[in-house]
Amino acid sequence: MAAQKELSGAGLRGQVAGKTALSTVGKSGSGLTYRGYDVSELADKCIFEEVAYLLLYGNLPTRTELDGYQTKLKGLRGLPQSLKDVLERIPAAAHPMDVLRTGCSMLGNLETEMSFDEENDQADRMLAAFPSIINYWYRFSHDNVRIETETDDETIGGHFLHLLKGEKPNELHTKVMNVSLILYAEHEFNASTFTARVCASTLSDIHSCITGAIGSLRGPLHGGANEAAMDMIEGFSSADEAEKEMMAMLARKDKIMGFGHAIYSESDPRNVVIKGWAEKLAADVGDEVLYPVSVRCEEVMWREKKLFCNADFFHASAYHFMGIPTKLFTPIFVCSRLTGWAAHVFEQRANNRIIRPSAQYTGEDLRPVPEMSAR
Ligand SMILES: CC(=O)SCCNC(=O)CCNC(=O)[C@H](O)C(C)(C)COP(=O)(O)OP(=O)(O)OC[C@H]1O[C@@H](n2cnc3c(N)ncnc32)[C@H](O)[C@@H]1OP(=O)(O)O
Ligand SMILES: O=C([O-])CC(=O)C(=O)O
Repeated sequence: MAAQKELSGAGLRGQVAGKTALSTVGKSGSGLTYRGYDVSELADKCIFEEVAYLLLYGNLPTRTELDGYQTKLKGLRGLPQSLKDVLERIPAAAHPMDVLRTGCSMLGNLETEMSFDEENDQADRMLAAFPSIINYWYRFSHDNVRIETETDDETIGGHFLHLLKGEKPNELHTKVMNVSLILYAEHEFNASTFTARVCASTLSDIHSCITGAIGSLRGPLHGGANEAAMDMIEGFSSADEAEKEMMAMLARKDKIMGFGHAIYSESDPRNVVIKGWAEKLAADVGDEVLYPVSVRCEEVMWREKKLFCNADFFHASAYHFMGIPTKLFTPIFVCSRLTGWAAHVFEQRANNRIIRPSAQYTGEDLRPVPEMSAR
């Protein structure tokens, strides 16, 4: 069993900031559970919609509940014209995370949450609409087409790839998207979820909570690491070159994206799962560079620094092998984590006290305001 990481110091590390029944992260050093189920088992046996239902409604769905839930989500994929109008005005050079942030906020203007009784319906609407929002903008701004966002794909993962590529994905890609969305769905009090909970604690609306969380996830120290990892590994033309460059980066004390974790001490349980699928996808596309490069990076980081791949590192090659443009990597994370964020918003609302910590003051002692002429 992995040793528990010593959690103290800056960044609120190790401080208990609230209660949750949604997940455990590194409870015994490693491991990740959603409502008591191990994430690896969920990724093996479930589709993402089952996990979304688990997080948002509290239990794994029965067959009837799952059928009903998929039908409901399928019916919510369309976008209002005024949202499409806004998306069409966002330039192609914009970062897709900014597009999603704006898309979520605009949806909040058009379909405002009027009462907390609507929270489940609002979360389901966003779950169904986010893949449509990001792909509508991407295809319009990059391919000059106005896509139809209402597909009959059974899963959100399949729907996402269908919109992006204009054709139904194959079985392997659909499975990997489901696995990926399950792995990314929930992770206790990470930065973006905490953002959502802080916002929820003021009794704000759900679109404000999710818009804020998207902004927090965007950074390269959090969700943005999958894109940063891709930018790095695609610059290496062989495993040996990767090793040489990584050693130079470590000597320069560069931060290497996709490695390390605030809570886990010696492995991230999501890595072994997505790495396995990245290997299968590499074989599927006949890759002989990117996957071996990624494996070498993992070996070097462990050998030199005892730093391990987090969930983001092998997501980079996996997504790349499925033909997903790098800048859409973190938005896919949003389409998944939305479930965790929303479930935390519900939880915060159900037992709320406004989140308002204190600061240690390090500024000047009390002093008089000098006259303008004396400053
Ligand atoms: C889905 C996710 O959000 S997973 C996280 C995605 N983020 C990344 O991959 C970004 C790269 N990783 C990091 O920046 C960090 O490991 C974080 C942000 C994830 C965690 O930060 P912390 O909790 O502060 O890390 P931790 O306390 O373990 O750091 C210990 C030491 O290892 C170093 N370290 C940690 N990660 C890395 C890394 N990826 N590359 C180089 N050095 C690292 C730290 O700089 C620190 O050294 P120092 O004490 O000399 O400053
Ligand atoms: O827990 C964290 O700090 C970051 C993380 O892995 C996640 O949000 O999935």
